[in-house]
Order: sequence, then structure tokens, then C-alpha cells
Amino acid sequence: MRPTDHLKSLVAEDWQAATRHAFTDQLAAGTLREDRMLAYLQQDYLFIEGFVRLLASAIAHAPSLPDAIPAAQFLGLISGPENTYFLRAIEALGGQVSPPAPAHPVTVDFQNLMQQAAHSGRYAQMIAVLSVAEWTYLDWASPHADKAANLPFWFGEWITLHSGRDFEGVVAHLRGQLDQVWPTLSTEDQQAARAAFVTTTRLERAFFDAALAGYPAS
Ligand SMILES: Cc1ncc(CO)c(N)n1
Repeated sequence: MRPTDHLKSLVAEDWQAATRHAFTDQLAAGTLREDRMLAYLQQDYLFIEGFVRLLASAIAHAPSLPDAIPAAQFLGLISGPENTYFLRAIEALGGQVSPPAPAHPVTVDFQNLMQQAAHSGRYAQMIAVLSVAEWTYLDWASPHADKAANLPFWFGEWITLHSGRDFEGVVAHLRGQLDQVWPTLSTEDQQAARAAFVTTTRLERAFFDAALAGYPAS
């Protein structure tokens, strides 16, 4: 079994909850309240800042240039079309990107996890966080890809950004990186990567839980 399939099997319940979530079901049906989508995007824009730094760190720690290039291309996508999507969608939904929204506790947990991985010096730990973040998004968005064109752009483009051939390629690359380095890792490094995989999946679920509830104050 591929190491990443084994890791996914360890978190099956959280994975299922994160990828078959009422939040994304409502998003894909076009029934999600616009104020919920706006609040989610404002929190996710805070997430993206840490994600960009983590991805940059993984690029810096990749074992070779061919290992780094797909991640570098993905960084360009996030910094280009995805960043522009955030700016357009937040504005269209009546919000603003600056000043940034105060981070919700789940967002803070995610920011801390990503910063820890980015500064760990351990490539596998970085890739574990990145691969869960992208693979869970591919899993929830793919079944809805055919609905994207008929939705308002703030829903439709969010599905399109996380489905399709190119995004499948991103996830295949990240998984492949973790599969490739896994057998070379010390027990301690495997443990750190496993913990990062588990925690990231739990936080993906919690992030949608909080967004669905509209980020209640306590
Ligand atoms: C919380 C979260 N996880 C994963 C992704 C996919 O990049 C995202 N945009 N936000």
C-alpha cells in the first residue's frame, strides 16, 4: 500500500467528514448564505498567507529541481489566479481584504501548524500538511465540478480551482513526494509526518465546521 493511502486510512473518519461536508454541499448547490461564504473566504485568505510560506519552504527543501518544479508552478497559481479570485470574491460579497479579518481560533491553529511545519526543516512534515490540504480539497470539489459553470463565480470558481486535470496533477505530485521520501525517513521523522497528516485532516474538518456555523464567538 502507498504510504499516503495508509496515512489516509488512519484518519478515515475525519477525512470523510471534511470532504463530504454540509458547508461544501451547500456551496455546490448554490444555497450557502453569502455572509457565510464571505466569512469563510476571509478566514481562508488568512490561511493562504501561511500556506504560501509553507509551500515556499517545501520548494526550498525539495531534494532536487524536478521535485521542486511542480510545487513552484503551483505557487504561481496560488499567487496569481487564486489570489485574484480571493480579491474579486471578497469584494463581490461586500467584504474587504484589508484590514484583514481577525483570525478565528481554528484559523490560528492552522496558522500555527503551518508555521511549525515550515520552520521544522523536515521536508516530509511540510509535504504532509500540504498534501492533506490539497487532497481533501480535490476530494470535496471533484464530484461538483460539473455544477461550477452554473453557479455565481464566488462558488463556481472555488470548485474549479480545486478540481480538474491540473489540480489532480498537483495532488499527485504532493502525494508522490511523501510516498517517495517515506521509506527513507527515520522513525522520528515518520512520526512527525504522521502527526502532521492527522492534525491537518482534523483541522480541515474543524475549519468547515466553524465556517458552516458562521464562526460563533465561543
Ligand atoms: C483550509 C484550507 N485548506 C485547504 C485549502 C486548499 O488550498 C484551502 N484553500 N483552505
